[in-house]
Amino acid sequence: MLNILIIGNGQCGNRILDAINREAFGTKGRFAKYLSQQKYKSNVQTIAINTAVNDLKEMKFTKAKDRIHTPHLHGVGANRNVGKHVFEDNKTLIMKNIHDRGDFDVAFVITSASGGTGSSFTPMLIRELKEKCDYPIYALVVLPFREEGTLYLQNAAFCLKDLRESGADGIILADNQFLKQMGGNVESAYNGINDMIAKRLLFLLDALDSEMMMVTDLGDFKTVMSGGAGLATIGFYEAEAEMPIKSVIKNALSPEGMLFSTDAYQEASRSMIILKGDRKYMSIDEVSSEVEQLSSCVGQVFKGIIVRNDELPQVLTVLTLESAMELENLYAIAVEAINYERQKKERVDSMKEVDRAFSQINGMDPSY
Ligand SMILES: Nc1nc2c(ncn2[C@@H]2O[C@H](COP(=O)(O)OP(=O)(O)OP(=O)(O)O)[C@@H](O)[C@H]2O)c(=O)[nH]1
Repeated sequence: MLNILIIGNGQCGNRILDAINREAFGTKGRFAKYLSQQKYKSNVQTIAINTAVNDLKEMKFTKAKDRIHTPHLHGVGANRNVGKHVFEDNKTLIMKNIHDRGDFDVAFVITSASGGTGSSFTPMLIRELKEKCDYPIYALVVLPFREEGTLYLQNAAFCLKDLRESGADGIILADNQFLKQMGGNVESAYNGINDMIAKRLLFLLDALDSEMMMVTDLGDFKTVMSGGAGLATIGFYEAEAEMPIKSVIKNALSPEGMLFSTDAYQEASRSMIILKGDRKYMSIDEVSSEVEQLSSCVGQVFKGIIVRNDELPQVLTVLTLESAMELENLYAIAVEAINYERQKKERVDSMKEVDRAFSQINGMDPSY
């Protein structure tokens, strides 16, 4: 049995963590977390961390003991410098909470790249953990809608850079911009995206701790994640009716199945394909030909099969990326955003002239 730690930082991280706990506890109302057993086979511990107490209170499926408040007004207002100070001030409290839970085999830290709290806490937390613990730690990072503004874009660019330098064993990308194809209003888009991420992560945990017909384990996952440029994404497809397994695999590898826009056959460096469902769907010829096609483009492909009687087939793919065109696009607009913010600051600084204008009436009173 694996010991797994999942941390959600900031509002986005908290909400995705709550979606994971909802899936894991089942959806039998808001008291489910007190009444029912988690669905995990592994020993999974979850922790939500936030500067904003309201974000923590909003969580419905995460136990109170699993929520850490590091007080700072109602969040740090997308200011990563403030976030870094708050983390430093609360580091001992956070690390003690994690340490008291014992040792782990693997950890995932979930955050948005673009807010203030999660995006500044996550790289610092991972750096701290890597200094003290020897288990692999993966960041699951949500990129912003591109129209959310210059501060979010510049935060995303610096957060990803900090994460790469933090010692994280890999960064799994999910992209709000790409996933907004789900449609609906912002709230339902967030919920839809959070559910997608939660479902994929739970499938992965299930696969890493399962008795499989064909095995992929934590060692294989680590090898996949150590390939490429340290970036990864996850694809998934669930058949709604009987369909050939080759089509399910193709869909899980298609851009529509991914959490981040990528062409698996062009940009992936290593991959893991996990199939789940009734034995009757797992045609070895079809599976082999799909895996062969992918491995001829990307090199190593690990495959695993979990047999679940009477279940329609589902496929999860983990891809590490060698290149990421969409990330280059994001950095191009982030550079524009950083320049824009710098020029605005310079303009505001030069507005000190306005102060000079006001200072002309210092010490004077109006006469009527
Ligand atoms: N997918 C998804 N994205 C979210 C959600 N909530 C916020 N975001 C995105 O997260 C980014 C903002 O980061 P937050 O997580 O809200 O910020 P924070 O870490 O709490 O930091 P501060 O609020 O600045 O203290 C924006 O790009 C939002 O679109 C959510 O529930 N799901």
